[in-house]
Amino acid sequence: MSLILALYEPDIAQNAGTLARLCACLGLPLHIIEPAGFPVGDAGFRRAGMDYLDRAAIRRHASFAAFEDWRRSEGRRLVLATTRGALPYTGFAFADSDIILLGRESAGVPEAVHEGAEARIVIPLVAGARSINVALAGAMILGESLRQTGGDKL
Ligand SMILES: C[S@@+](CC[C@H](N)C(=O)[O-])C[C@H]1O[C@@H](n2cnc3c(N)ncnc32)[C@H](O)[C@@H]1O
Repeated sequence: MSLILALYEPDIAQNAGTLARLCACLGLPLHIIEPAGFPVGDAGFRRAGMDYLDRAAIRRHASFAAFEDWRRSEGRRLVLATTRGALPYTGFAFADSDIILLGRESAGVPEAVHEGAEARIVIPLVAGARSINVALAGAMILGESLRQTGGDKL
C-alpha cells in the first residue's frame, strides 16, 4: 500500500500543480475531490506541475460523497490536515494506507468532513499565525508520514 494525498475542492491551480509534481516525484497518488476552482488542464496547473504531470497518478472524484464511497471500499483511514486540529502531525502514528486530506485554500473543509475524518492533525504555528500555504502543509505532512512509514526509502 502507499499513502495517498487528497485535495478537497482545491481553489488554486498552481497549488494543486505543485502538489501533483511533489506526489509524482515521491511516487504517491494524488486524488482531487471536485468541484475544483479551476478547469482540468488549467495553464497554471500545468505550469506548476511541469512535465511531472505525465507521470503523476491523478484520480478525480466527482464529489466528496463519491470519494467517500471509494475510500470505504478501500478501507483506508482519512487523516485531515486542519488548522483546527488538536493533534500535532509529528505526534500522530501514520499508516502507509492512510489518506492525507488537505482543505481548500479559501475555507478548509465543511464541518461534516471535519467530523467524519478518523484523525485531525495540525502543524503547530506561532501565536497569531492562521495557516500556511496548502502545498507547504502537504509537503511537511508527507515528509513526516513517509519518514514514519518507511516510504522515504525509494
Ligand atoms: C490556507 S489553509 C485554509 C485556511 C482556512 N481558512 C482554514 O482555516 O481552514 C488550506 C489548507 O492547508 C492546510 N493547512 C494549512 N495550515 C495548516 C496547519 N497549520 N496545520 C494543518 N493544516 C494546515 C489545511 O489542510 C487547510 O485546509
